[in-house]
Amino acid sequence: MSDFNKDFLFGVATASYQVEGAYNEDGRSMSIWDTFCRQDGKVYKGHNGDVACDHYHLYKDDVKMMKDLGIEAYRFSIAWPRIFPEKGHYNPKGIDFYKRLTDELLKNDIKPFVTIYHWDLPQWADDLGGWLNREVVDWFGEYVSKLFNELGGYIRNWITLNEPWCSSFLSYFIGEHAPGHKDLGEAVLVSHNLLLAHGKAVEIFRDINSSDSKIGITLNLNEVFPATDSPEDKAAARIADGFQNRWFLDPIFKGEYPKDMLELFGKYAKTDFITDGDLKRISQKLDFLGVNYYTRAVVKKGNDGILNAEQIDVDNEKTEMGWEVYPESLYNILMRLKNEYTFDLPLYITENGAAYKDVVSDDGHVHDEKRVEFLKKHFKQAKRFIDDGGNLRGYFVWSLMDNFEWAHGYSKRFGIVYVDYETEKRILKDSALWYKNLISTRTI
Ligand SMILES: OC[C@@H]1[C@@H](O)[C@H](O)[C@@H](O)c2nc(CNc3ccccc3)cn21
Repeated sequence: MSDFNKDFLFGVATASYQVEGAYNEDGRSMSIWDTFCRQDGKVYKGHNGDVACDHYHLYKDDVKMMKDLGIEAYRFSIAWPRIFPEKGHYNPKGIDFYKRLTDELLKNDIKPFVTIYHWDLPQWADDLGGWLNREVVDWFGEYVSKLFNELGGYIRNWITLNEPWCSSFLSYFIGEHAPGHKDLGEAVLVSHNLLLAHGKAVEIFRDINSSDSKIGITLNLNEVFPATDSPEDKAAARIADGFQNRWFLDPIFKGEYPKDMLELFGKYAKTDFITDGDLKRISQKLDFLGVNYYTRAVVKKGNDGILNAEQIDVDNEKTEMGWEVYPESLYNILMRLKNEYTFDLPLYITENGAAYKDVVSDDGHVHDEKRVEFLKKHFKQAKRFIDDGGNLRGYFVWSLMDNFEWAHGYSKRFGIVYVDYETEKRILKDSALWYKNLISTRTI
């Protein structure tokens, strides 16, 4: 048994499109996810975020719930389409919601951690090319400047982007997320423009915010294992690691794209969009790195003609997402970051959690023992990293409450709080009570 120190932050995380609802209220315009949900076959049963968890109206109750659980920090994202519903048109009513939410959090001694972009690009931007159009960097700059000026006095911790890998490769190559393109060349260009926008935000932040405010980025990272010791599988694992991890870690922390991936992508995609000064902008010093960890990847030599790395199914415990439960990789990823990229830079686990088939029992409770075990095992690995000298500052459980799970709609439940979508009633799951006890004892 060992304790998390008094400064370690126990948090929970959500994202605007997944919880807020009020999709057309107080001036909010459409995002690419509002559009995507309305396209046949893109999202489970045509679910959408029109109402979601109605966090927009129920936020005070949700903050009270966090307070009662002893939650110390709340990671949420801001919906760009509320702030700039049209190009160049600022909507003060949009900011007002986040001022109300932030005020409620601070009144309850809960630290706000804000994700500036968690995938809900305004549709007007996408109509102008979106992340494919390098001008998006300027649109993003206008957006972040307004946030820092309006909220910078209350919000001290900022995350520029949530998972640029998802906003680029999952959304423009694999096609599972909005806007659902399937073009590797587009995805590579998008990944670069996302990182440029990240760098622009850091530059603006350094100009506007005081030093006691901190800025970082959140990356979803996997530990990649070869299916066998064969040279082919080892090569596949290296490429998969480049595709998932190094393509973002290297430019941000080393100021250059990984050469093997540039060469591979260069065969299928234009890579002449990198201009002088881009990598300097992308690799500015950060105050922290956010890590989203869910599972590892085991890959074998594949024949898809591009990456030639195919994830295999392993015979091990899995969550409802089909993701293997593999807590050890959380430790390994954090140690790799410490040794190869971030050194003593503060790290936060900005997401970790699991989806399970949660049901309300006859006793009115949700006995999600699998999620309790999942979280216990992963918190132990986090503590192991700290005990081994890792500079881990906090841990945000994904998620505070069940919510809109992107292409899976409402069919997957990640919350430590159950949401009855018919009534919007919240029910603390056993995992919420377990988390409350962990926070009060600080002992895992
Ligand atoms: O899927 C659970 C969460 C999701 O709800 C969050 O919005 C997002 O930040 C998030 N990222 C991951 C890990 N990356 C990922 C990989 C494949 C598909 C979707 C997400 C999981 N999650």
